Parts: sequence; structure tokens; C-alpha cells
Amino acid sequence: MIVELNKLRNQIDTIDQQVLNLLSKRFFLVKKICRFKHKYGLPFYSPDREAFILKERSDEAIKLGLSPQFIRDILSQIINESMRCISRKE
Ligand SMILES: C=C(O[C@@H]1C=C(C(=O)O)C=C[C@H]1O)C(=O)O
Repeated sequence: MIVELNKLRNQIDTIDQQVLNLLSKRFFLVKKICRFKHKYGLPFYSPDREAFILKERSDEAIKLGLSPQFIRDILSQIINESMRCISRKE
């Protein structure tokens, strides 16, 4: 029984690691976009793009049997972190 539980937990650990790696890649791309926008004098904040992301991903969440509100909440947090990320000027 414990072996089975550990196997399942190991799978969750692997998935969590993948989520972290993907978030790291996402913030890397956000920083690239930030530099691109800075170069061409564009504002970093794009409310239309953010609205598009939240709508698209919550529609996708429904198809996958996930709560669309949960996915919107997570993505809003991630996008808020994008703002903090670029203000750190790393
Ligand atoms: C990364 C961008 O810049 C900002 C950050 C976003 C994000 O984290 O997805 C989305 C829109 C912008 O407010 C972008 O315009 O794509």
C-alpha cells in the first residue's frame, strides 16, 4: 500500500517539477518580450493580450474538466508575477 502511495506521489513530484520548469521558461520569454517592447518603445502592460489569455485558457480548462475560475486565478497570479519580474530588472 505504501509503495503504491509513494509511486503516485513520485508522479506528482515529477509533474510539479515540470510545472516549475515551464514557469521558469515562461518568465524567461516574458523578459525577452519586455526587452523587445522596451527597444521599440511599446508599453509593457497589454490588457487586451491578458484578457485574451484568460478567456482562451479558461475555455481550454472547461474542455479538460478543470475549473475555469481556478485557471483564471492561477494565470492572473502568473501575469502579476510578470509585472514584478520585469520591475526587478534582472
Ligand atoms: C508578455 C507580455 O507582456 C505582458 C505580460 C503578459 C503575460 O505574462 O502573459 C501578457 C501581457 C502583457 O501585459 C506580452 O505582451 O505578451
